Amino acid sequence: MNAALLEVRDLNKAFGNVVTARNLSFSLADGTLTSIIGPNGAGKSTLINILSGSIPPDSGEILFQGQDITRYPIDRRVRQGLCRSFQVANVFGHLSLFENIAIPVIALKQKATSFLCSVKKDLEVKQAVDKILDRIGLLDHSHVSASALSHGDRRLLEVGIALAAKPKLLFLDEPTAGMNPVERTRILQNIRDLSAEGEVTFVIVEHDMDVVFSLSERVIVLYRGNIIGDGTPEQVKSNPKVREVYLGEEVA
Ligand SMILES: Nc1ncnc2c1ncn2[C@@H]1O[C@H](COP(=O)(O)OP(=O)(O)OP(=O)(O)O)[C@@H](O)[C@H]1O
Repeated sequence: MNAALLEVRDLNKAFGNVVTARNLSFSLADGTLTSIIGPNGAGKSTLINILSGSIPPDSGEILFQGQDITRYPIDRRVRQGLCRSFQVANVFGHLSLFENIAIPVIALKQKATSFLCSVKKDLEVKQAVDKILDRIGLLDHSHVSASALSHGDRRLLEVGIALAAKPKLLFLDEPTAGMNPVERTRILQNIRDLSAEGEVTFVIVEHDMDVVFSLSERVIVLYRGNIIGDGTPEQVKSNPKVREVYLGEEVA
């Protein structure tokens, strides 16, 4: 068993009468590609929002690499290595791919005051940006405007932007949403390759069961703020409670 990267203890969150997390406790192992699934309204987004720092829990603790980060703001979590890539595109369409990735790379290097025109002279930045573009398979498109990208490549660029922050743990919200089959196959292979490199641990929130079961080493199933299934894809598929309340006929 790999070391725990993230540990969640007795997490609770409710919006009025709607309970989205009820005494949730689990840990995420370093290097294990995990998916969080559940029917609409199960509490997946709320959980990711709490873990990445955009909303506070009502109670409970979050430990990242053994450190209590429960009250850390988003930017401090990002600096610690806990990041998320948004479902809604956060790409600057009028900038090139190189520039889109250079911005967070420079920010991380605390050279945010540099002008973009001088960035390309900065060998260190260029190497870092090129490495990320290569990892997401878009190095050949370095100087293409982000607005010219296909939907699938745009999602890959978002992953690249997230990678620029050098995350240790990266949440991806529906990485294949709106993609055609070719784009989908490509981004899934990319995530597999990045995960196999071992630098980043991925946690994916996904509705598409084909994606979940083909990609994940571990699947956590949420239902009304409770974990009703947790294990390998095979274990989750054969879990009677999961079949009953969530997967139903889809798996049968
Ligand atoms: N800010 C909020 N205020 C009030 N209720 C909220 C808020 N955010 C979420 N909820 C409610 O909490 C419940 C869980 O929502 P959440 O978005 O976490 O579920 P989800 O599993 O991500 O659903 P989906 O798969 O549809 O995205 C829902 O009933 C939702 O309406």
